[in-house]
Amino acid sequence: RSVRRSLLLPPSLSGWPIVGNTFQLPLKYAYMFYQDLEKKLGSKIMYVEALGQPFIVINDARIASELLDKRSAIYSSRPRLPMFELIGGNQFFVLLPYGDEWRNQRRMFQQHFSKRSLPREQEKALEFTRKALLPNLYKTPQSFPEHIKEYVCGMALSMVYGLPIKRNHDPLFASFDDAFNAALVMATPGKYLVDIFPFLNYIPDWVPGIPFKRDSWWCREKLAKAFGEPFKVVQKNMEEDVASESFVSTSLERYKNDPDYEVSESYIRKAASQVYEGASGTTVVALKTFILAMLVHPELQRKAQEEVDSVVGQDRLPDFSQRSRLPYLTAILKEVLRWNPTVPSGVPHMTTAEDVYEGYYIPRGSMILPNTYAMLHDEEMFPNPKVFNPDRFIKDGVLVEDILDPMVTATFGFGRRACPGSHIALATFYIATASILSLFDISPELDENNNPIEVKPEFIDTGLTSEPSPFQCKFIPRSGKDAGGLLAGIWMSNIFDFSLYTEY
Ligand code: HEM
Repeated sequence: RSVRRSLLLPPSLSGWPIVGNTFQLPLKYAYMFYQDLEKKLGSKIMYVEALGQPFIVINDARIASELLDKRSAIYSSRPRLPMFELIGGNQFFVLLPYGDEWRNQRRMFQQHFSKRSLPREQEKALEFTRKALLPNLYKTPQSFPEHIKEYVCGMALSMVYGLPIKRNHDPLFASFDDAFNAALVMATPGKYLVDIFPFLNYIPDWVPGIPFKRDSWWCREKLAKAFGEPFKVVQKNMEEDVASESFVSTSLERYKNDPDYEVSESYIRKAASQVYEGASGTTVVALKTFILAMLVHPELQRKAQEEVDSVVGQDRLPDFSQRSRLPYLTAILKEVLRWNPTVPSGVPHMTTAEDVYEGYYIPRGSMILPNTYAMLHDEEMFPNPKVFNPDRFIKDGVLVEDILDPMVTATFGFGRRACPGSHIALATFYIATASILSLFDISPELDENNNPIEVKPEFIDTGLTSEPSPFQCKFIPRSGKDAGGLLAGIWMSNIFDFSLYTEY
C-alpha cells in the first residue's frame, strides 16, 4: 500500500498533461538550469516529470547525503537506457541496476583496487607521470591534450591488463577510443526511438530495416572486440606464466577455484572495461581544468611552484612522500574540482521503493539527479562561485575544515554507488600536477605577432563531463631547473621497468 496519501511532491514547475515538463527541460547544461530553478521554486529539492518518468533534482549536499548515503538501500539503482543495453553497455557496472550482478562486479573491483593497495597504484602513477607525461610535454608541448589523454588511459589500461603500453599512439588506445566513441554516440538519450518507447526492443531480430537493431549489433561487436582482445592476451600470458600483476590477472587467479568460474570470468572481463571507462574521461577533464586554471592565474601558479620547490627541492621530481606537506597545492586541486565540477549533473541514481523526505513524497522508480554543480557553486558556501580562488580552502597556510570539501563530497557521488576509484583519481591528480608545476611554466601561446593569446575559461557540457573548451598554451621548462637532465636521469635509472614502453 502506498504511503503517498495526501503527501505533496517536492516543489515543481507546472507541466502539461501526459508530457509533463518534457519540453521545458534542456538537454545541455541541465545543471545550470536546475540551479536557476532552485531560485524560482525556493527549494533545493525539486520534482520534474518527463513522459511519465519522475525526476528528483537535489541541489544540496546535505539533502543528497540524507537520501543517497543514509537511505542507500533504496536509492542505489540506475535508470535503464534501452539503447545502451542493446549495444552491450550494461557491461559497465556503473550503469547496472542495483542487484547481484552489480554487487559482484563492484566487489571484484574493490578487492583489487582497495585503499590498502593504493601504494601499488601510486607507483604506477609515478612511473607513467615520469616516463610518459613529462617527457611528452617536454618534447611536444603543443600536443598537451593528447598527452594527458594517453597518460591517463595508458595508466588505466596498464592497471587493468598489465600489458606493455607505448608512450604514444598505442594501438590499444585507438581500439578503445573507437569503441567508446561509437557507444557514446549511440547511447545519447533520445537518438533512437527505443529509448522513448522501450517496447520496440521486442521487435524480433529478423524484421529487416530496423536502424536501432542494425546499429546496435555493429557497436556491440566493436565493444566486444576492444575489451575481449586484451583480456585474451592476459589469459594466454597467464597460461605461459608471463602475466604481469593486474586487475585481470589477480582477479582470475583469485576466482580460479570458484564453482561458477565462467560467471566470475565474465564479470571480471566486464569490470575490467569499467576501469578504463571510469578513469579516462573524468581524470582527463580534471587535469585539463587544472592546466587552464594555472594558465589564466599565473600568480597562483607561481605561488604553488614556490611551495613545490621549497618542499621538493630543485634537483629532483615530486613523489608521494611530499603530498601532505603541500597544502597550497591541495587547496588548488580542491578549487579545480569545485570550479569546474568534473561530472556536473552527477550520475543519476534510481529509487527502488517509495519514500518520504521532509514531508515530500518520493515515488518509486524516480530518477535522482545529484546536481554536483549546484552543490559546489552554492553562493552561501562559496561566495562568487565562478571565480577561481583556492584561498577558500586555506587560511594562514593551513587547510580549513569547516567548508564542503570537493575531494570528499559531491565530486565522486554518493552512497553505495560512490566512485570506488576516487583514491586512485586523487593520487593521479596530485602527482601529475605537482610534477608539472615542478618542471614547467604553463604560459600563453603567442600569436603571429608574438603577442600572448588570451584564453577565456569556458566549459562544454559533453553529456557526462564538463570539459574545458579547447585552448592553447605552452609548457616551458622552468628557468633554474635542468628539466632535460632530470628527465634523462629517470630514463637512465634502473628503478623503472623499461619494458613498459615496448610495442604492444
Ligand atoms: C576525477 C576523476 C573521477 C571522477 C570525478 C569520478 C566521478 C565518479 C562519479 C560521480 C561516479 C558516480 C557516483 C554515483 O553514482 O553516485 C563514479 C562512478 C564510478 N567510478 Fe569514478 N570518477 C573518477 C575517477 C575514477 C577512476 C580513476 C576510476 C577507476 C580506477 C573510477 C571508477 C568508477 C567506477 C567503477 C564507478 C561506478 C560505481 C558504481 O556504479 O557502483 N572513477 N565516478
